[in-house]
Amino acid sequence: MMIVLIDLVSMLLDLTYTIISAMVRAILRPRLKSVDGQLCLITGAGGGLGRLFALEFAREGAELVLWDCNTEANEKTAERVRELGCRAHAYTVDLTKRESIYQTADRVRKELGDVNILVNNAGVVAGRRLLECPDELLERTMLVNCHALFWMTKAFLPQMKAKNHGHIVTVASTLGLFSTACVEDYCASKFGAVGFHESLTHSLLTEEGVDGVKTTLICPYIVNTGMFAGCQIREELQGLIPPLDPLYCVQESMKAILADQQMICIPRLMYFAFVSRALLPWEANVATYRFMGGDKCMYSFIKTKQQVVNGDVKSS
Ligand SMILES: NC(=O)C1=CN([C@@H]2O[C@H](COP(=O)(O)OP(=O)(O)OC[C@H]3O[C@@H](n4cnc5c(N)ncnc54)[C@H](OP(=O)(O)O)[C@@H]3O)[C@@H](O)[C@H]2O)C=CC1
Ligand SMILES: CC1=C(/C=C/C(C)=C/C=C/C(C)=C/C=O)C(C)(C)CCC1
Repeated sequence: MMIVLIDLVSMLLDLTYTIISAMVRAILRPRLKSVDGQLCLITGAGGGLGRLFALEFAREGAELVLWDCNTEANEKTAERVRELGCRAHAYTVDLTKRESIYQTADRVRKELGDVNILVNNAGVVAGRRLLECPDELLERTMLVNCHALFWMTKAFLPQMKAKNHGHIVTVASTLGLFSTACVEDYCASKFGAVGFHESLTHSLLTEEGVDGVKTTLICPYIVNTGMFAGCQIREELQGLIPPLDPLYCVQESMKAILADQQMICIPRLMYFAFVSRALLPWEANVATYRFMGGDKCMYSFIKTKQQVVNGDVKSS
């Protein structure tokens, strides 16, 4: 009984300390670690956030390993990194295929050595209503956004653990914390990614001798990369919560990664949506979604995507 009481007091002290230090970190700028000379692998590096992550890590002095299924776009990213005076190595890989991941990981290890920072960034979305969507497209979302996290981690975590040094970044989404209509595949995969990140983080915390392996979960709101072109909330509120500039999103993410922060929602306002989903009754959330246009925000995205498929517009 005495031991339980001592553990309880110690837990309460820990709780108070962690809350206060989180508040202090939110106000003061935390110390950022150096990634100079570190080998950093980014998936989905051929475009959008992946390319910007590559350029930001290059600015921090990292050596880049760039993975994408689009060889040409990936080479372009490598060129941009080299222009900054950093080393970059582009690999063409299909993240829907487990063997493609394992084979390319073997090549990276043989050709370049151990990866220190892994940024699981690549992501896809079907962009169709569930009942009208081909099964393969739904499966692809799960394979790229969720299953690939298993294979990537199995391929690169062992060397990080052996050295007690490394960082695994999961680019999930606010749609891994709360959901909306017409993106069932995406929400399932991103809720999966969030669960994966949390469980992995717990595993590392409960294991001895791996406190040097860090994890960060990144949950952005809509980002202007084209992936969710057309997605919008109620017009009058768009000024209050505008889609994110991709560079801003990546720079905020970099701050969190370099501070070894466990999780970040971008913008911070999204923490409210996350907390209210957990605290309020379902119907209360539905009412706020309706007011803010969060319930039908994907309608125009799906329409835009359909037009792209039909060739009515030039780019998504
Ligand atoms: N854009 C947004 O609004 C938001 C995005 N996110 C997440 O951020 C991450 C990056 O998104 P964003 O930059 O916008 O997306 P983009 O579509 O711009 O870039 C994703 C990259 O991943 C590549 N990719 C797709 N499938 C595969 C595959 N099977 N194997 C290898 N590479 C692949 C794409 O290649 P290709 O173009 O040839 O398909 C592309 O280069 C994703 O995880 C996304 O879910 C999170 C919140 C909001
Ligand atoms: C649902 C919902 C909202 C809208 C969220 C949107 C539009 C999210 C889009 C996210 C994307 C595109 C993520 C990609 O990974 C509000 C207005 C915040 C209010 C709370 C409920």
